[in-house]
Amino acid sequence: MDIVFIERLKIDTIIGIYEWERMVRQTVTLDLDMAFDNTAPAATDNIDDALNYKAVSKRLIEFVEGSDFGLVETLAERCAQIVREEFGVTWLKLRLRKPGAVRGAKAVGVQIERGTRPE
Ligand SMILES: Nc1nc2c(c(=O)[nH]1)N=C([C@H](O)[C@@H](O)CO)CN2
Repeated sequence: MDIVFIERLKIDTIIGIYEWERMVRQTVTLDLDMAFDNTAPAATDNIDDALNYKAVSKRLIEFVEGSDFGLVETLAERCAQIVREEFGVTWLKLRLRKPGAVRGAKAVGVQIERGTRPE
């Protein structure tokens, strides 16, 4: 199985369950592993045959910047849904980090896997 990945995509958004968190933007980061058969783009050298990681990143930045969820679980699920539905990704692993949310921890967050992992 081939993977196209995005590492530590930093985005500022409204996220959190506490009152103060509804009033300030906080940084989250996204790591994505997306299953994609890279044999076609490798043969043609054509971006149209590839899973364009820049296009995925831009779409997620647009979505997350405009969102205001309470839970990181909800935000992660919605991001995974966008990547699967709009970019035809059959399997992905997504880790959403919320750095600085818990004193003493470098980051907290969630990791989800969605879809059927190819062989
Ligand atoms: N499983 C979760 N636990 C917590 C979340 C969350 O989104 N998922 N959020 C918070 C607060 O918003 C926290 O990030 C503020 O410090 C607490 N626990």
